Amino acid sequence: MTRLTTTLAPWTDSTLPLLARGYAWLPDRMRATHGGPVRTRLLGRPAIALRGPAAIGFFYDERHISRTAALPGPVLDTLFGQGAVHTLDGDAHRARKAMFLALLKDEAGAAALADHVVLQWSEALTGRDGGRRVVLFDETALILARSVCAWTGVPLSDEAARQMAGDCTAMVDGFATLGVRHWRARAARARQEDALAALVRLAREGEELAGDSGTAFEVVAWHRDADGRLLDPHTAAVELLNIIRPTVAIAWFAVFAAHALHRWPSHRDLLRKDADGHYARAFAHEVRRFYPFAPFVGGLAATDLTWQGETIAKDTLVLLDLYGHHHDPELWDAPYRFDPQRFVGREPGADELVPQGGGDPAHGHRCPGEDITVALLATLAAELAALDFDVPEQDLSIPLSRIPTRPRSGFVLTTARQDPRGTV
Ligand code: HEM
Repeated sequence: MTRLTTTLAPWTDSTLPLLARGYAWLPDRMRATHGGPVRTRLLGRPAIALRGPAAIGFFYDERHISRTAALPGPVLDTLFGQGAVHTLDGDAHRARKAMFLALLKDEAGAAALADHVVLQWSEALTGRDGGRRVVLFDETALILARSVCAWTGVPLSDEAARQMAGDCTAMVDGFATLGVRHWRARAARARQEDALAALVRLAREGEELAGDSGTAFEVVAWHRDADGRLLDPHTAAVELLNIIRPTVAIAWFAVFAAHALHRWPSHRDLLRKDADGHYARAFAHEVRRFYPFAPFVGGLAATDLTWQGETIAKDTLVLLDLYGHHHDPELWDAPYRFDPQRFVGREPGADELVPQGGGDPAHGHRCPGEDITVALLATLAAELAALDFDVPEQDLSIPLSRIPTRPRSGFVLTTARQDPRGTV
């Protein structure tokens, strides 16, 4: 198919259409160019959006794209934090990223975190009387906040765990809007950064905190950057939140998993019979493919570039379309069919499934938390399939105009009442 490129007049800025149309904005523009690059402006800056496996290779070549100064302040002040690993390039990025990879790309560590989640899930849901009305999104965010803070070695009272869960979801919920949600996200980030920076200072002064030695908290608190210096306590807090906040954000995928089980209940039996966990993993991959979460990633052209004959001037904002990639009929058979079978018996290729970025996490900005995400999502999907619950009447629509989106109701369920004879 011939690829076309749209060129917009410089005064045509797509920021408002993006805010208004959300996930649909870029795929619609891509459709008009038959998947070819889309030229536009965002926040007044010239931008080009790319899609597909070749574009992933191009985008994740660090000679092409730089991240320093690429992310707008409102996104840093809510989602990632100022000075975060997301904003670094070259040696500074490699040194910081190595810390995340050592902590997060560890099978035993991911399994230990999943054990925390199973324990918290059973205390919150399976180990309680039936007949409870639960908003799954809120409950899962709390389960994940308690689990990841225990795993990271951040001591939290029950009240502080609730605050952490609410603040982490607020940070994610408010990064792509200018309204009330945005200001709530800023306040949430400021509160948690201050609290964690204070903990880092205490640890450096020799205070004994609750965690064992070797925890993620200890590693981040004592991490030395490429310049050989400890992170200032505030940046250490930002990076601790870059472990805690996205782990809590797996609650978005958990409600999508519940949505899929409700809409296509046959997967429930397959998960219940899944002794080796292979189907749960395939199911987790398909949830990450099918449902919308990160719409795209972006960086700045590090120099004048050429992409498939298109010139891209230095400092142009280059976007890589993630959501559109997963629904592109040239890349997926029946992309709008929810079908975990796509991933049964195989792991997806590195640049095939990219909800958390593409390329090699060791050399680029791909998410280092992908193994943890898949492990926790598979665990939560299996727990959900095993739980007996009813789904009362509610609004389960998922508005594509909202970033990030989720079923509007947060997925309300009522746990089944236990039969006095012990059967359900
Ligand atoms: C909830 C599911 C998650 C989604 C949808 C997600 C998505 C992403 C995306 C799209 C990126 C940016 C990739 C790029 O810029 O090229 C990213 C980066 C990152 N993610 Fe995740 N992520 C998730 C879970 C996690 C978890 C569980 C952790 C940690 C425990 C984590 C830690 C990070 C970090 C530290 C980065 C920055 C990497 C870098 O700049 O080199 N994420 N994630």
